[in-house]
Amino acid sequence: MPGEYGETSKIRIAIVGSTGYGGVELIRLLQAHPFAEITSVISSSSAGTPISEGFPHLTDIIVRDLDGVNAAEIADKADVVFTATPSGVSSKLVPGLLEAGLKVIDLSGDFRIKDGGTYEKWYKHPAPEQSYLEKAVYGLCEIFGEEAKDVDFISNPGCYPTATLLGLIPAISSGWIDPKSIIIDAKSGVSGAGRGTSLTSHYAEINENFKAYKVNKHQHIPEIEQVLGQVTGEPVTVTFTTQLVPMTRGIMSTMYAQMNGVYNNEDFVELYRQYYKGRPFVRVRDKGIWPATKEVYGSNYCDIGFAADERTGRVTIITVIDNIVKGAAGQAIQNLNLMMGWEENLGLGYTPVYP
Ligand SMILES: NC(=O)C1=CN([C@@H]2O[C@H](COP(=O)(O)OP(=O)(O)OC[C@H]3O[C@@H](n4cnc5c(N)ncnc54)[C@H](OP(=O)(O)O)[C@@H]3O)[C@@H](O)[C@H]2O)C=CC1
Ligand SMILES: CC(=O)N[C@@H](CCC(=O)OP(=O)(O)O)C(=O)O
Repeated sequence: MPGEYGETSKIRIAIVGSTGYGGVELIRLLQAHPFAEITSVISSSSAGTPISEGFPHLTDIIVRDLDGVNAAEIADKADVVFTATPSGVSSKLVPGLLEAGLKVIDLSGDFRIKDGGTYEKWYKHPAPEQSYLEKAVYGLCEIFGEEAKDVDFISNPGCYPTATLLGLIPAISSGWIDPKSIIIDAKSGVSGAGRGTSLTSHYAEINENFKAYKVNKHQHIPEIEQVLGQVTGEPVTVTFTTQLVPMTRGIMSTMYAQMNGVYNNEDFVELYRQYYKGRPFVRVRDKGIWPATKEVYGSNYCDIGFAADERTGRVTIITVIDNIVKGAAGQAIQNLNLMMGWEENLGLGYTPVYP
């Protein structure tokens, strides 16, 4: 049921940053949403043309010019706006959109870190005003879904933090692993870097190559540490290595931690299945079966597998997501569903594309 908006009327959606990978994926997924209708796509680069001109697989809705519309004009045609814009851009756009009465779901990193000083240290540009940082609900749906209900502003989690936190939180909050011992080894497909071309995402640089980047310097470190600190009630630091894989989509996060007791693979499977019971997008693998990125490709799933090692006393937790779906647009729509009081899987029931 569409809730307060009635049974037949659809929620009107605007998308800013509509020609980037996140924006395009929002359009694709929302076209199949039963209670949402895209009424406005807004771009700083492709105004006046149908979106189908650049993306023939999508709608022929005409793109509006970001510079030519103010927040009130966006609000005339929409109830909810997704800002799929880079960090540093969202921080400037979002306050006006909220003041115009829109509900906002922001895909950037701008509103995830609650401490402005920490944000500036890692993102290297000015933080949004503190009141907006406080207002933003961190939309990691399986963990904080209850907090997303009926709010006006959701900050969608980062792609690496989504894969990593969904893998760590059940074990850490049950006290099964030592929070001081966590090492995260994460790999991403190239679309994680966005659609803009750069030397590092150039075909010849990526193809048949595998490289680490931003080791211990990645802007997702404070986001992961902030949430783990919330869960444990004490500061947590992590070792975090990010790597670029020559594939288009997908993240695999491999996490290593010291176990606080003797647990085997069956114990972990049971713990995680209980923890995520009733959550449609987390799938816990049977013991000894580890997930692969192709098994979630194009879908909103996060798949999890384990290897508890009695010999070393450590557990290896492996998660996979599609970075543009569960890591961005799909989770943003899951947050829309929670915000509106709908079933969280509405419009997101895609089975992964394979091979
Ligand atoms: N790609 C991914 O896997 C993930 C991305 N994110 C985050 O989501 C957001 C969007 O990412 P993604 O779509 O990949 O990025 P892209 O670089 O593909 O697209 C971003 C879009 O933002 C718009 N834009 C760029 N600069 C400006 C500007 N100065 N003013 C206004 N609009 C601008 C452009 O769209 P237009 O020309 O239409 O205005 C651009 O296409 C980013 O904040 C990113 O960090 C989060 C999780 C995962
Ligand atoms: C492969 C790749 O380059 N990925 C990007 C993800 C960026 C991102 O999603 O940025 P925010 O979540 O901070 O907005 C990176 O590692 O910086």
